[in-house]
Amino acid sequence: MDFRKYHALGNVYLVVSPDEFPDEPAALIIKNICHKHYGVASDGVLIGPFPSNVADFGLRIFNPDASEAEKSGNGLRIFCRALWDQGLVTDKSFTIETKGGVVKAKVSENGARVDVEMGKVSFLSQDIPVWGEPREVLLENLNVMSLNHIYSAVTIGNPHCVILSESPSETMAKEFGPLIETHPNFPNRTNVQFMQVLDRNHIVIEIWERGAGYTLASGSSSCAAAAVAYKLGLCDVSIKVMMPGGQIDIEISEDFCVSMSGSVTSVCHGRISDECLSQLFH
Ligand SMILES: N[C@@H](CCC[C@H](N)C(=O)O)C(=O)O
Repeated sequence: MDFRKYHALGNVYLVVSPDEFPDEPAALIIKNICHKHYGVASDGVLIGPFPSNVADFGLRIFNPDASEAEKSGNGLRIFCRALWDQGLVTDKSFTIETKGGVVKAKVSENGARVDVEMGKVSFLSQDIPVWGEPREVLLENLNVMSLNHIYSAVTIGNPHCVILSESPSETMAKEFGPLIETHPNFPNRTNVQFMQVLDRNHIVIEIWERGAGYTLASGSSSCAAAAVAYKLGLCDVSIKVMMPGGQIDIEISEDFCVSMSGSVTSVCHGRISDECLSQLFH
């Protein structure tokens, strides 16, 4: 199986052609490909481009646990870069269909920078989803391991739980992330961000991704955290999101449409052996 490997601020994805998957992608294959020790090491697999009736290209996004994500910000930016590298797009805008909606994208700086209009966020419990009566999920209590967290939930196509924190850390994300990801409040599980607001234009986040675990950066997490900071009146419309892997620039419109911009780096091209794809180590 041929692949292209990229990272967006340390958030790693492999891009694979749909031709490599004549059938529905098997969970074993996705898990093997992504595995840090037994595979190529990746935070997810991007399968595309597919033909689309509503956009220029279609994309499917898989997490390392083989669950399918509706959307991924860095996944989309990396997919755009792969389209650029294959000569399938130029520096003009184009559209991509995901399970979480259609986005508009643009590649610049000879492939090194990619901007994506990710769409409109919703804070409504029934859209995200979050259990309970229909409401905007803002500043609610979440008790995990006898600690109370104040969280707001949001979807930008995929679900996010943003927790206000005075000093977000990797330890915090790794300790509470898995418990919040699978908390009964979130029927489809959730991505988790611990967010510190530095000033009206800067936030810091630490991330625990649904189906992937701790990651150095996340595009949809950046959009979600920035949207919550803006919604709560803590930030203005232009927000720089700082993560362990680097920075993503977010712009929010009055009606809560979110755009992001950041770097993408090509790592390598390669071929995964059939032996690796079929091994049973889980
Ligand atoms: N790294 C991504 C998010 C990938 C999907 C996520 N794990 C999910 O299941 O929703 C990003 O950059 O947005």
